[in-house]
Amino acid sequence: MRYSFLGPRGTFTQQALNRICSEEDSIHIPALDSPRAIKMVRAGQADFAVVPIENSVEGGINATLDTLAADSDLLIYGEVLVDIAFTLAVRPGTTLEDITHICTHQAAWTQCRNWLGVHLPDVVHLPATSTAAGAAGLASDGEPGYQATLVSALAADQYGLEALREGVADNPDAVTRFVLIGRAGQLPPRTSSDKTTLMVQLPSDEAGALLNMLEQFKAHGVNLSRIESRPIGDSLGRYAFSIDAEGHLMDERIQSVLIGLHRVCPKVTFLGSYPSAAGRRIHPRPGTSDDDFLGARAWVDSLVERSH
Ligand SMILES: O=C(O)C(=O)Cc1ccccc1
Repeated sequence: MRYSFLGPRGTFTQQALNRICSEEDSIHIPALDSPRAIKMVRAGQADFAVVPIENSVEGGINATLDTLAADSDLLIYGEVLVDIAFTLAVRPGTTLEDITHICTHQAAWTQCRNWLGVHLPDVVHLPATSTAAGAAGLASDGEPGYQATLVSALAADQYGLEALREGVADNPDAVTRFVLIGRAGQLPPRTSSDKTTLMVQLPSDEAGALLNMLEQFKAHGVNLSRIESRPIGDSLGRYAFSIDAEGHLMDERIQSVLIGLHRVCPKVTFLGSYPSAAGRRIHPRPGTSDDDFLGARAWVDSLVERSH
């Protein structure tokens, strides 16, 4: 199998991919950014893509959410959680006093802002397409215009850099969620701990439209683990919601939610049902198990039958 990922080699994304399958058993294809990794799947150049979708510090990653939602020909097949801590990596011999510019991914910069404010208050950020891209620049010959990067400990080692400081992170519990994306096909079988990802558009000119949408989840006992608004992009004030709901498409309560959303929202895009990485078992609220829904449907059917 061919897996595209946010490259180059040594990104946190490749760490997530390694947890799905190693480079010995599969082909890892680095892409310049997440949208390009996803597009390689659409174009048939890769079977799956692994990209970051959410981090615990800043929330959803827009480039991934928007590329994924642009078409319903792709689905999420799985997720991986990676604990994130950074190494301040330099060319051997560089000291903290030598550092005026750091080149790294925006998410790394954001997650180390307080630490940098204390230890390198005047340092300037040069944005990179990924953490490892910053490391690759330092490892190459020539003058990259920066003296340090913030990368994983593994990448610092892989690129032959010196670890000036390790375990750099404002929040020691920071986690990033990565998703495995493939062309639409058979869903992973349901477990007792699944997630369903949706993109839902709201009608723009209706009082209570957001409440109507959320009501569908409440009425059917479905908990949400993430909800984020994304501008649709065609005019100001038009929004879609990117949502992770607890449950699988094969759960009766999720199907009922989808029926409800389809009735009250102009566009609903299904982006996959897959096992949750946290693995917490979902306990349906009373009255929302499969048996409850099937029993209720059988009762209504019997009333209809009797009235013929
Ligand atoms: O740049 C990387 O290594 C990535 O995989 C993206 C990223 C950057 C910072 C924290 C988590 C993921």
